[in-house]
Amino acid sequence: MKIVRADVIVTCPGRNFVTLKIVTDDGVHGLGDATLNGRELAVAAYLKDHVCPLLIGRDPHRIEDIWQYLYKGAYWRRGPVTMSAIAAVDTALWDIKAKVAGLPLYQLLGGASRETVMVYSHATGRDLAEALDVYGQHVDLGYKAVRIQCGVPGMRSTYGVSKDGEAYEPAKAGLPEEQYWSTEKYLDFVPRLFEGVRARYGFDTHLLHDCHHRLTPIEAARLGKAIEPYRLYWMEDPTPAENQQSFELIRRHTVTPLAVGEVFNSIFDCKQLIEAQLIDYIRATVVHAGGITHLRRIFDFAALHNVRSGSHGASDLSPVCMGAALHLDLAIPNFGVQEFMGYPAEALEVFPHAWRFDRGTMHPGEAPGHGVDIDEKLAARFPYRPAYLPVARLDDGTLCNW
Ligand SMILES: O=C(O)C(=O)C[C@H](O)[C@H](O)CO
Ligand SMILES: [Mg+2]
Repeated sequence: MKIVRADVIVTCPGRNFVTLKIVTDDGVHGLGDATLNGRELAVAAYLKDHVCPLLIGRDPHRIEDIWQYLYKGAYWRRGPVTMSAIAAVDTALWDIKAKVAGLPLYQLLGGASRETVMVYSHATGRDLAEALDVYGQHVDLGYKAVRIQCGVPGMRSTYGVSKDGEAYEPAKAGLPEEQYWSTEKYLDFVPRLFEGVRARYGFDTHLLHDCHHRLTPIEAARLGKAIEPYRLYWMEDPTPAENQQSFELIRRHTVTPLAVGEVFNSIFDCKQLIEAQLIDYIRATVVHAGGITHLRRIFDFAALHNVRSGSHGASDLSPVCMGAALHLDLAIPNFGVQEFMGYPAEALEVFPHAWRFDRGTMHPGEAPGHGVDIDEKLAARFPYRPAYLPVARLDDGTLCNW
């Protein structure tokens, strides 16, 4: 069997997605997600100009060898552009292998370790009352795990909350939106949010929160300690993780569980965090962390150290990534939870999928491969629209972490 085509499809059904389609001489095709929110065309060009030509004529079954060829062969290693491109190739090749075997991908990953995959949703409110109401709506929908984000009194904007009350979508058309941030106001308010959730809904649901890289280690330690009575499932991205050692300081002060990894691309980004058990959940995902092959490696390493998975699943990771992620989630022994934000209706039409959602759980389905396809004619009706993630500034104008 040989690869005869590799095409990059860029489409914007409600938001931008980059998809790699690999076709074999037997007429079997596989898909991989290559979307890097706000920097989509960089990965599309890397694939088109530097990767696709290398794939033609290769045996698609040699997944590990092709992964190593693209990783070691580039000489320039790691980074979000490279690793998203390799991930797209890897995912498409696993899709092909599973289709040829006539099996859903999770069967090739060792089979199901559970019946369903627990997913967490996003409850967001512009103020405390709205956030608590929305949390309740998600509980009524059957979610067993809910992330809560809320507007902060006295702050013009914050991460994870749409101003207009529409579904939250981080990227916006045009130039990057400028948002504002005050750690003092946030730290003052956010424990009251969790107190409100537990007072109204009790402890039956898993409560999650994303700090979105905005605190220093000592601030994160202070917050983690303050919110211990509300027993969060996790506090996500408390501080930027380039310096993995800084998590030692947070850990020394709090038993609030920590989750990190949505911006990680390789096992080396989280090696120290996992080995020293400085985190509880690793949130890397298929598209940005080198595909099924490399993410499986990260998860297996995490399993040795009692760290569970909690893969990123925002709406900027395409339905193809979601399909692939669900197969891994179903198979690995150390699964924790999967993020699921949902997709615009047009995106679900462009990407017909076997995965399904049922009252807070998901399943990848039984279709051979990863079970997600693309309607190319429909995709062509949604051309790429430049869009960026916001940036954040302090009140005095200093640029800070978004
Ligand atoms: O879903 C999350 O946890 C996020 O933090 C979402 C990110 O801001 C988003 O994926 C950036 O593109
Ligand atoms: Mg996050």
